[in-house]
This record gives sequence, structure tokens and C-alpha cells, in this order.
Amino acid sequence: MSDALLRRAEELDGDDRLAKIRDRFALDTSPDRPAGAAEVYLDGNSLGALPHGVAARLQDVVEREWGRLRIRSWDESGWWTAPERVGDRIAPLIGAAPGQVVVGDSTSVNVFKALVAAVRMAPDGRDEVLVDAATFPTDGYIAESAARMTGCTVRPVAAVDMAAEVGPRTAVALVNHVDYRTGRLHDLPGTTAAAHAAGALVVWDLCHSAGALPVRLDEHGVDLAVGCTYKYLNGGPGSPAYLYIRRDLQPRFDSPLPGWNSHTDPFGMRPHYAPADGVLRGRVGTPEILSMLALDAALEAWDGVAIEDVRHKSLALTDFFLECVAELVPDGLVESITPAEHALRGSQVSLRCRGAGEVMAALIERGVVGDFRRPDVLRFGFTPLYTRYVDALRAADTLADVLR
Ligand SMILES: Cc1ncc(COP(=O)(O)O)c(C=O)c1O
Ligand SMILES: Nc1c(O)cccc1C(=O)C[C@H](N)C(=O)O
Repeated sequence: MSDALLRRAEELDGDDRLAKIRDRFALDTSPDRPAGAAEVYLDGNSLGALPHGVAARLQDVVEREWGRLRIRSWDESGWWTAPERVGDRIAPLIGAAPGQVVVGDSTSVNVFKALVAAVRMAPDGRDEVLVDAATFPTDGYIAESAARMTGCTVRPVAAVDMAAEVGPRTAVALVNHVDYRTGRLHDLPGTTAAAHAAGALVVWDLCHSAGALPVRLDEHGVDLAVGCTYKYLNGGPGSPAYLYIRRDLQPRFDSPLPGWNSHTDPFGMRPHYAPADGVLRGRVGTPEILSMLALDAALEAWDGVAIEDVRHKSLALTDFFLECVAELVPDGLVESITPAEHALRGSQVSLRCRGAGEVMAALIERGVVGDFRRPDVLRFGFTPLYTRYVDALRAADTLADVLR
């Protein structure tokens, strides 16, 4: 490892305003590694690390709220209103004013709700759903079904061409804010404006951007957005997803899954559906209380953290990693498919390389955990809340070793 790079990494860590936030996470114990020898965890874009405090909160929820208060907890412990309350906690991280984010169900289910509701809100006669051609697969599968159910057809379009392709037939465009494979950041303001100019709506999938960079949904007039909470928001495996419904669209949001939790009078047990006001319309059935409250506790890791600082560190970390790779890895063995330009980069670096599956297995064996996406991509996710510059250097150095 180069001494100069190590000195740089240590200096960058010394100047890092977010350095202390790492202490909020359980990262210093890893399987098969001596205590204190933390692995380098670069897979927070798939499953975020565990924030301290979650286990104790869950224990209280299970033992006291469920174990002792039992049914009373729906009111007394605030379980019934948790979807909106936790939604309001996520809201500032995605640039939303309160009352527009509801938590529950999976991202896939929320993509379905958002797409069908969007088609129902689009001007009459629109029969086309545009889908980011490189989308994470679940969005594409759900879009196909949503389109069939609403008499539309799906047209795959590269996310970079979406603004130019929305037209008079488009009901809605579904776009990933950051591409899960390449880490490319797509143009949310421009695409949203172009869709609106064409009379269409846009649904943004924020799975790979929320908690990694400023999203500014309200500022850019986004219609609907969905995202998971188990990546950069660290909610835990299977933590519930969220749905953003812009306030002025809420009265027209006609859910394709009108479950009793979104009824105006859920305990009236009425035979016919009448939607509640507000973002509650995005709810379906009984909320996933245990995982939702784990997420609620996990969000405490964000206390006092400015998303602008997160973005600053994310770009600096990914820059530094790319620089270390360029210096340490012999020429020609890897090729970055993540844009070098900051405006086009999310918070991961994807490197194409031969034998990527075996290379990632060897990295994990040596304590550097990223992931492999077929056929040939090594993915390294940089979670600014807990990743250090020395981690970026160790990852690049270990990669160079493995490839040699
Ligand atoms: C962009 C994107 N959308 C959706 C999902 C997953 O959806 P779900 O939470 O329904 O599994 C993922 C990752 O799993 C993803 O990366
Ligand atoms: N949601 C996941 C899961 O349940 C198991 C394993 C991985 C995931 C992921 O989140 C994958 C991730 N969306 C990706 O970008 O590849």
C-alpha cells in the first residue's frame, strides 16, 4: 500500500465532519475476524449496517408494547399512526414537507400503487407507460402488470432519453434515480419537468439515492416516488418501503389496493370503500409494526446529519476510491462504469472486470464486502454515515492484491 495514499486517507478521515457518526453503527464485530478488526463494509447499497439502539428499541417493542400492553399498543404506543409518523421522519431526507410520505409494504408493492394511481390521474386517452430500460427488474415486472391492468403498454426507454421520449401518449414514466448496476445518477429535475410539459406524470424509484444524496422531491414537483429503507436508511432486512404522494395530488390518488387501513373510517367496518384524506391513501393493510419500529429507531442515526454533508462525503469517498484503484490496480484489469462526473454519480462505484464473481468472493474472504452483479460487475457502495477513507483505500488495495 502506498504511504502517500495512506497519509491522504488518514488526513481525509481527520477532516471528515461525519466521522463520529460511524460510532452510531455496529461495525466492529464481523464473522471470522478478531475483535476490533472490522471488515470493510461496502454493501450498504444492498443492506445498510445496524445502528446501535435498534436492538434495545425492538426489545422494548416486543417485551413491553407487545408483551405487556398487547392490543392497547395500537393507540398507546402509537402503532396505528406509525406509517405516517415514520414517513415524516424520512421526508426531510428526500426533500418532502410533512404529510406526503407513508411507510409500509415493499418497494415492489408501492411501485404498483404509484403506477396504477398515476395512470388513473393522467389525462384521458393516455395509453403508454415508459419504463427505464435498465431498471431494477422488479420495477419492470410490476410495470408490465400495471400496464396490462390499465389498458396501457410498456415502452422501455433509456433513463437518459426519458425527457425526450415522453409524449402525448405517455401516462407515466417510471425512472430509477440512481441506476443499481452502474451507479449513474439520473436527471430528476429535467425529466420531471419534461414529463409535466408533455402532460404526463413521473414515478421515481429512490432506492439507491435516498440517504445518499439530496433528492428534493417538493422543489422539483415530483408526482410520486417510492423507495426502500434497508439500504442507505439502514432500516434492516425487509424493513418497509415508502410512498411519496405530492400533496396536491392526494385528493386524486385512487389506490389500486384500497385496503381498510386507507379507509376514512377503518373501524366503521363499512361495506364500501371511502378513501381517507391525505397520504393515508397510500396505506393498504395492517402495518409491519416490528420492522417499521426497527426502522424508526434506525433513523435516529440521522439526528443532526445534513444531507448536503452526506453528498459531499459520498463524492469525496468515491473520488478517492477511484483514485486509489487507478494508482494501485494494474492497468487494464478493471474499467469503471460509474460516471466520473459528479453530477452523474450516485454513491457507489461499479467496476467491470473479468471473473468478477470470483474476484468478489476473494475480496469478501479478505474482509472487503461489496457485491457482484451479473455478468461482470463489482459493486462497491459507499455509505457516508459509516464509511471511512481508509476503508476506501483498503478496498482498492485488496482488490489490487486479488487481481495480481
Ligand atoms: C431500484 C430498486 N427497486 C426496488 C428494489 C427492491 O424492491 P423490494 O423492496 O420490493 O424488494 C431494489 C432492491 O432490491 C432496487 O434496487
Ligand atoms: N432487497 C434485497 C434482498 O432482499 C436480498 C438481497 C439483495 C437485495 C437488494 O436490495 C439488492 C439491491 N436492490 C440491488 O441493487 O441489487
